[in-house]
Amino acid sequence: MIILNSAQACIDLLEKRSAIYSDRAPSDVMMLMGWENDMAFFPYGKRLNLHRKMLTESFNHEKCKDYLPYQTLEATRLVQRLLANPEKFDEHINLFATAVILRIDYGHDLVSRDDPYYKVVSDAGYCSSHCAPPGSNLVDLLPISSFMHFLLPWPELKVGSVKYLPSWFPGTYPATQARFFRPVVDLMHDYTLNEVKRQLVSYGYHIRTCFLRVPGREAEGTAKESFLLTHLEGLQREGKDYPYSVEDIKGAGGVIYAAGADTTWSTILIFVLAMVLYPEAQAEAQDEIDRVIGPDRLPEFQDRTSLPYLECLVQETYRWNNAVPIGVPHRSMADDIYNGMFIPKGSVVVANTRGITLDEDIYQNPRTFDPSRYLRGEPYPTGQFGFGRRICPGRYLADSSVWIAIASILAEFTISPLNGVNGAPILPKEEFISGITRYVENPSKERKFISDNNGWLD
Ligand code: HEM
Repeated sequence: MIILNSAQACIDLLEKRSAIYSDRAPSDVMMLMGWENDMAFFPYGKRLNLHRKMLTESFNHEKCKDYLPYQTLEATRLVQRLLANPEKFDEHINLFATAVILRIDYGHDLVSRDDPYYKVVSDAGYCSSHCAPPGSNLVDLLPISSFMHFLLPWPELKVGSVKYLPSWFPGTYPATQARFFRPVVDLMHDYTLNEVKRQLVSYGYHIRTCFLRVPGREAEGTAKESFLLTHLEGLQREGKDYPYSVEDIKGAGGVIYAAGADTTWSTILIFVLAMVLYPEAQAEAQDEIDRVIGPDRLPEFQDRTSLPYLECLVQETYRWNNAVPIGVPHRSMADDIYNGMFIPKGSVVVANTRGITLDEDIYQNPRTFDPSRYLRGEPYPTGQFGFGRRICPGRYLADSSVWIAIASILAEFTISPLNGVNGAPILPKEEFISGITRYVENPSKERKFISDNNGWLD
């Protein structure tokens, strides 16, 4: 495992030599859980390129301009919810991040957490983020042959992985947990697809042959423009000539939610934490918004370039505590030498984004949240969306969701700590629950999944 601790090393290897640093380590755990069509875990190759093309077509800089009205609408709803119940800020921000994705991905207008759509997708998101970390748990790391080779007489067990061992065997828990989560993840993929299919004007020949019909649910002709609709119509129109199969479409729809909702939610929560701990930065951004926009309306995207301090505050949110602190590890595809160091083929290569954004050679007092650092000439952070050929394809959408949420909250509210019994403010600690995405929620609480109720799709 190679850990890259400088932005320069990440650029030199993951970008300039991306032809040999764009693979991923396989994750049996994620495959068992039902993410086998999720491009984030694809090895480098044709299928990855196909899926990246599909996402780039829908989430490039130009295309993302079409989504700005949805993001503005959801930001307004976020402000209204915060006004009604400020103490539930965590839930409201989660609903904002999820609603933006569901609208663009599936054409679904999410107005409440009671919506079954919300429960179905957030259950699957919970599973992917509360499992053993992909690529670094025993099931993913240990080929069975490495330690059972001499113990087991059955040749077929000499290859493969710990996932084939019984659940009582030490180290196999991640595989057992993944199997337990599988129906939840499958439900998300099937439910969302069937909902869009139901809303189509008519099922074409190919659609009818490719999908399970949902008994009792007829096509309604109410489908709204969305990622899924675009591709289902493409498939309906072109049949076998369409470059993407149903499995591709289902998988890509799922990854947009899985990779896009919680990361955005987590980033906005990090902003909330920063505002509680650094009230001066908050006040300065609010002054700027009041000066430039005034009190009569919420910020809009065309205001972005007129709000330089707010821009610095958003960039500082990405830097101070990035939501995906070590990115998603890449894997090297050939032997290589970097600065005299040998990197063997098959190495797991981690971009230590957290370390890079705290680099004292680049950032003065890096642990302090200080948006003005960029006005003094320190560089905007790099790496929060990854590097090279695996860079986050949703980064333009993510960045505008984060910006509009932060701008709208700051225009309407002041975020401050609660006061304790003695009147002194209770300052939260800068603590996170680690996963691919960092969380501020308690992961140990019991969760009841919607897929436990078999009746949903009926
Ligand atoms: C603030 C929000 C977000 C953050 C911080 C974030 C961050 C990241 C990072 C660090 C990676 C790994 C890149 C690498 O391997 O070098 C990644 C991958 C990915 N992201 Fe995002 N992301 C965000 C939002 C989104 C959104 C909104 C979408 C979808 C529209 C998305 C889709 C993906 C996908 C599909 C991958 C896998 C790419 C691949 O394996 O080739 N992300 N993201």
